[in-house]
Amino acid sequence: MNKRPILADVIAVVPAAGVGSRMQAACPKQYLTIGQFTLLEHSVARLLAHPAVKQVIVPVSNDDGWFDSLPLAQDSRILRVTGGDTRAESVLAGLNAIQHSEWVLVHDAARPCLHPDDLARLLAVREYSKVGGILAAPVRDTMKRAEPGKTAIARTVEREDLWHALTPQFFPHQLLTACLTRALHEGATITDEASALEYCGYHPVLVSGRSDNIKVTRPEDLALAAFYLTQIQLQESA
Ligand SMILES: Nc1ccn([C@@H]2O[C@H](COP(=O)(O)OP(=O)(O)OP(=O)(O)O)[C@@H](O)[C@H]2O)c(=O)n1
Ligand SMILES: C[C@](O)(CO)[C@H](O)COP(=O)(O)O
Repeated sequence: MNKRPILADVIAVVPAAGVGSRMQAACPKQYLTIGQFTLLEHSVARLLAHPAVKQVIVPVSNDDGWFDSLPLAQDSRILRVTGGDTRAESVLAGLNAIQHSEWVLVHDAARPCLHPDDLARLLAVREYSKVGGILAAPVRDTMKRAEPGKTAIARTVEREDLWHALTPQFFPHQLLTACLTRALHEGATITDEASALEYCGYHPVLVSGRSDNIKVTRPEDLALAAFYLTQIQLQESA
């Protein structure tokens, strides 16, 4: 009988060095709370709930005044590093702090509603892909391209095969580090980890994920994230 391979441990990078300007809050949005915990704590806890995730690297801004007051700052599994001016630079700072991990997860601190089933299906990518993949949700609305710089419709974008990229995103550590380093060095526009691999000619796997895995970005998102997270936690405790 073929025994399932024992899958090696995974290290996660949770970029949390942003200012959350679109949130218009008194603090960076990753430190806004749902219940008793910050978005960052929720997002990290969702990852550490999986037995394969052994450590979480958290890039925060150099002048971050919130992280050290959180209980997770005392957790031996969590390592704070200094992030960069862009999300990609913060992720690269996290990757460079990883000593030994064949595969790495990258997950936004602002996505607290990650479902365990989605995480498990994403982690399974390494059983059939050497490139890695991302959680993504198929587009459900009609998509419009605006006239450049105007709020007027230029055309409808074909939504067949169009997906929303989510996080976590899951890649071989060395491959992601090399692609991100090259893309940044060559001035490519990188808004998620997959775009660095695409820039280098790779085609990461799309793993269909839940649409309630939202990124808290604008003020109205926080209440929605609180609702979704409560639903997931009720389901887990049932
Ligand atoms: N220089 C940066 C910018 C963003 N992030 C992180 O990347 C994630 C997704 O980015 P986004 O939602 O754009 O967060 P902000 O950049 O903080 O938001 P805004 O664009 O509204 O300022 C967040 O967890 C954010 O903290 C980061 O680590 N380093
Ligand atoms: C990584 C990401 O969440 C995938 O959709 C998204 O690209 C982050 O974009 P942001 O502008 O940095 O929030």
